[in-house]
Amino acid sequence: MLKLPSHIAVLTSGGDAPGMNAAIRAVVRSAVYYGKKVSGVYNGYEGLIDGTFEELDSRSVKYILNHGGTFLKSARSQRFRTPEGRKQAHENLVKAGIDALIVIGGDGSFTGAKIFSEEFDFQVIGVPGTIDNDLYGTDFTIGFDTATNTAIECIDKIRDTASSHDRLFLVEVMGRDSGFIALRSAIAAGALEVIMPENSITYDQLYQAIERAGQNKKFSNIIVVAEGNKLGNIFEIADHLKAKFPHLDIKVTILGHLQRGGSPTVFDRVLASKLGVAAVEGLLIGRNKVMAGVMHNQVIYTPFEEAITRRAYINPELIRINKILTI
Ligand SMILES: Nc1ncnc2c1ncn2[C@@H]1O[C@H](COP(=O)(O)OP(=O)(O)O)[C@@H](O)[C@H]1O
Ligand SMILES: O=P(O)(O)OC[C@H]1O[C@](O)(COP(=O)(O)O)[C@@H](O)[C@@H]1O
Ligand SMILES: [Mg+2]
Repeated sequence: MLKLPSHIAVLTSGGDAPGMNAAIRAVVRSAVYYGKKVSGVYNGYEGLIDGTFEELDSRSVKYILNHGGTFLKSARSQRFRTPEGRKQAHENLVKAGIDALIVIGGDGSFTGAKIFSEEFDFQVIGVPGTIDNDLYGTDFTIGFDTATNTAIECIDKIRDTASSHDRLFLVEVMGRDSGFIALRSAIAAGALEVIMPENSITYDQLYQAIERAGQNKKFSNIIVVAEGNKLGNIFEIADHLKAKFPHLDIKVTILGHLQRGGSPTVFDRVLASKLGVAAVEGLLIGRNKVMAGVMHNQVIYTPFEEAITRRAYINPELIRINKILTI
């Protein structure tokens, strides 16, 4: 006989992402709507181990929908990687009368959630919150749209100075293992090239692109570089290009953590609202060890195992479009 939860805990884990607050709000409000108790856990898995829980009601989450970051704070927890840390976390949850957990985070957080759920037969559902968009089982992760909009705002500004001085800018965007932010930003900013983990672009190809731009009288150029690309560090790439094209004025800008901040876009607020409700409703129909996601505008639940191990593929159509438009 399926035992449904009566007291749900929610936490945010891994890199923060704009829209996480909107997701927490949706979890809290829908739990209250369905007559369940709900607690917030501070500092991700660290807070599970330290027992920093606080019972929340629908008013506890007022005025947070439009704020970036996460009011529950986030952490990367080494202790949760150990059996002792997870045992302590489980004891604290049981002591507080909590019988289900919603984890808002990325692939690492869901790996931890899966292990924990299996070890203690504890009901857990995940909500994809990461700017990287690198999870299988959802077309978009919470925070990705805001991060790419922020990146674009910055690249547009860089374009102004690039065009005033006929410069070539290399702009590094986030994405430790994936190029979703890079490719989308490149298309939206009209970048000459994109260097990301998913394309094995060579220096020869880069040289050709720059030479072609010169022949086509394109004097200001942007190359978007994903942090986790395979060609190398952005400064090394710049050095190669400077050696090959000594007459070009080449500059480097690293956008960094500003991509993780700011008020979430409408898209992220709506996505977070949908997925927060879907996570609670999933728990109430007995779903476990799954991530709530949206594919083709439909809410779906994907086993953690698949969400973590299957790769979220970059749409090759976007790569093709970018090639055509940078002529
Ligand atoms: N193999 C694992 N076992 C237990 N916990 C893990 C494991 N992998 C990740 N975690 C937990 O999830 C946290 C967040 O993972 P991380 O990869 O940093 O971020 P994200 O969830 O955004 O991908 C880690 O700090 C750790 O506490
Ligand atoms: O904030 P930190 O710890 O420097 O982490 C930076 C990393 O976090 C991210 O922004 C998001 O990664 P996760 O969602 O996996 O945490 C990566 O793109 C970036 O490499
Ligand atoms: Mg991750």
